[in-house]
Amino acid sequence: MKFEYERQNKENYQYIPLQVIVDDEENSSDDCFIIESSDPTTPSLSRNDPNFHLLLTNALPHTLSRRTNLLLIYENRTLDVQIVDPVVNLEKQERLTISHLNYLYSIPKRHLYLSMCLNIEHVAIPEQTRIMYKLSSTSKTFSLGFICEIPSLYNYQRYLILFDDGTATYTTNNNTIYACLCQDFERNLRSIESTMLRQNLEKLIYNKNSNKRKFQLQDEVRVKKFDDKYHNARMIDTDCSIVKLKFYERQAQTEIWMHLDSLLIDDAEIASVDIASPVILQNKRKCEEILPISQPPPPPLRVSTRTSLSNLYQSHQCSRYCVLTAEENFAPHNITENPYTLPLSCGWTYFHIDRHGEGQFTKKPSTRKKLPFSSTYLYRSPCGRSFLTLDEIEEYLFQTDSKLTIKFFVNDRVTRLESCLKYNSKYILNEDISQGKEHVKIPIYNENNLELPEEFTYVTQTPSKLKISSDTSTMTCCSCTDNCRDRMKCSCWLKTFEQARLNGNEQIRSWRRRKLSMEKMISRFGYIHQRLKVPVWSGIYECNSKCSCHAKQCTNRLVQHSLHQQLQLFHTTTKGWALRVLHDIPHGSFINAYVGELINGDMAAHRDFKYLAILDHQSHLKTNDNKSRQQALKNNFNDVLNAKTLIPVKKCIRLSHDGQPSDDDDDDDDDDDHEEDEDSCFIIDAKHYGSISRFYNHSCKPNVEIQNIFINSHDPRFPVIALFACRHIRAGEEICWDYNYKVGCMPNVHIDCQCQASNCRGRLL
Ligand SMILES: C[S@@+](CC[C@H](N)C(=O)[O-])C[C@H]1O[C@@H](n2cnc3c(N)ncnc32)[C@H](O)[C@@H]1O
Repeated sequence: MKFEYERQNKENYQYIPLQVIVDDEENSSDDCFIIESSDPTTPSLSRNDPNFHLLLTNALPHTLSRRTNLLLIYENRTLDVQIVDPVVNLEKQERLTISHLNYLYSIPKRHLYLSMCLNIEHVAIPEQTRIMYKLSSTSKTFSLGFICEIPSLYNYQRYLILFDDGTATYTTNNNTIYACLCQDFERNLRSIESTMLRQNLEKLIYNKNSNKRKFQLQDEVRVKKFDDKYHNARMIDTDCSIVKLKFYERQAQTEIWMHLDSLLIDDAEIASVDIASPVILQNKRKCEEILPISQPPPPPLRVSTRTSLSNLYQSHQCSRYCVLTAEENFAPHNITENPYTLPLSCGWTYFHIDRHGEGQFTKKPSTRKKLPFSSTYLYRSPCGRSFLTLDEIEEYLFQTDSKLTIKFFVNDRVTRLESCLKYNSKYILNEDISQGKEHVKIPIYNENNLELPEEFTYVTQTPSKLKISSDTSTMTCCSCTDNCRDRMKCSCWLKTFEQARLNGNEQIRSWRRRKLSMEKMISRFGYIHQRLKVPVWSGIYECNSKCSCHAKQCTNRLVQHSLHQQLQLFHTTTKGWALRVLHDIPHGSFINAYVGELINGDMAAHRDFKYLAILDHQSHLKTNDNKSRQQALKNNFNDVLNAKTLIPVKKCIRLSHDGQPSDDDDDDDDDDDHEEDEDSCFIIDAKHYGSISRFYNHSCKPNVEIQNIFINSHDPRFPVIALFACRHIRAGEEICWDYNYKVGCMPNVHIDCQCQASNCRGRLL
């Protein structure tokens, strides 16, 4: 069924007819959608639309056809009724004739509600709208109230509803708001019997931006509720404009949410906090000791000694004092938890919204019981500022000189911020295979037998005995002071971009066809918020030891920092040792680099092929661009492109016909003291010296991908082989890359692939 809506704006917006479809067929979704606008210039209504607040619509139909389903509120019940006569101008009609169980009634329209709840993703509801609110669409109980706040940054994009009984809530479910047919605010207000409740609503809705009381949690207050008398209550939580009160003296210890400025809360009892003076800080003395005398006093941090839940934001200029206390115990060199929950240990809270728009702020990682699906996160800083995007958080981290970096923040819809998976401790044979060399512990888990992995020396840097003269004249370094956030000014960002452009990067080519400015292109290229979703085959040039930017906080330094993901080495029955992650990893996250001994092709001929990875950045460049690389992969031109793979390569390593090292070479690879020439091919061998990356197995459907990175050497022969998550990785998944072995290249070696992927190619070698 279709009918016309009118969009109305109280100030200067014109009436614009909109076509609205109300789907009132049985069993169909009971949403109300605006499907098109008759005015082609009218932007579409979306919560993400920056003009959203300008586009508030009166969510009411202008006309109603015969037999339209409505809800009648009668003695605290809702009854399904139907309109008997069509309504031509709803605004002018005070009473409607409706039928219920074959009887006809004439009912004032303020008792009638649309039977379809408003889809708040599509219909913007103005303040003062009279609504009925249900906790869920199937719920029988409902409350009547008014919209008091519309979605904004301040309230995390939620509606605030004030109920007739003096309580309040922020919307947590987008399917449960039903609009009343009467939207005359004064008239709806008059229908509330209690003078106190009426005045309360009037004050809160008309003066919603005035007062905003300040208080501390745990304050005792007196509240008028349940009858006309005052009852003692304690403030136990806050959420933007509302507070949670616990009536601790009542038997049921009832808890309710009310507006901060509610007239029902006795003002005199509230311990007010002076905005100018900061709330008492944890470790206040310590904090003051560090502040230089000339500095202004710190802004009011929200960390209170009385409670950690104090979270009302007071406007201030953010500086390092906003995070100073909260980050006091942050130790990036000793990560013992899911790294994506580190912001929580540094005073941040996050609001986790599921696909229904439900959620709540939390200071702890969630437990494994709830599996949030299709959800996203809103973050709130230690000083109470709220953030919707990683861009904003990155800016904040810079402003506050935070120890945290943007890689620890997540804003996708799939990553679960949960504590690490726990495996049966009786099978943990060793707490940390890296023996303290990584910033995280990597336990060894074996439930098949008591065997440990074969011995090797754990290293985090690539050792080499080779004599290599590397050309440092082409090294770039920057002099940025803004954590290299302005990429147009950072020579290292520019080098990554220029190299990619010169090598015909497909992404850049398509942007150029679309005439994107250089600034836009570079801002969307390579690392975005310290994640890499689209590999750059020509290599990424990170800032290096010669750059003057901040070694820890620079946004163009990622691979040079150590492992921060929590991994476990575990024993499999089919593939030997393998690695799995203990928490979700967002797409594009850096995991670690393939580290091992740097050897040349001749030396590799004598080594076990299992742990060899070839450095062949130059041959990548020869393929010129992504497209031709893809094409080449398709055509299986592996002798050129087995690049970045864990493979014995024909060009570099001389193998005998059975795949074993050839006999006609000198055995002693270590005695090779000639200087390597520019065309030499180099390989990383992780058999004797290596890091945890030596245990990554192969999968035909990998979850990590390789990216060549240049840090302290720009010599194309020596990239760092970095592994990045090429999709979202779920907690407990094994980490695998695609070895890209060319089956048959070692005639007498036959290994069946055990990856069990749906697209498994069958053989590894
Ligand atoms: C770099 S090592 C990986 C770690 C190895 N699993 C271990 O226990 O040390 C590569 C070797 O692991 C085994 N491997 C890796 N992925 C495999 C797969 N999908 N199927 C069968 N074997 C695999 C093969 O023996 C391969 O030569």
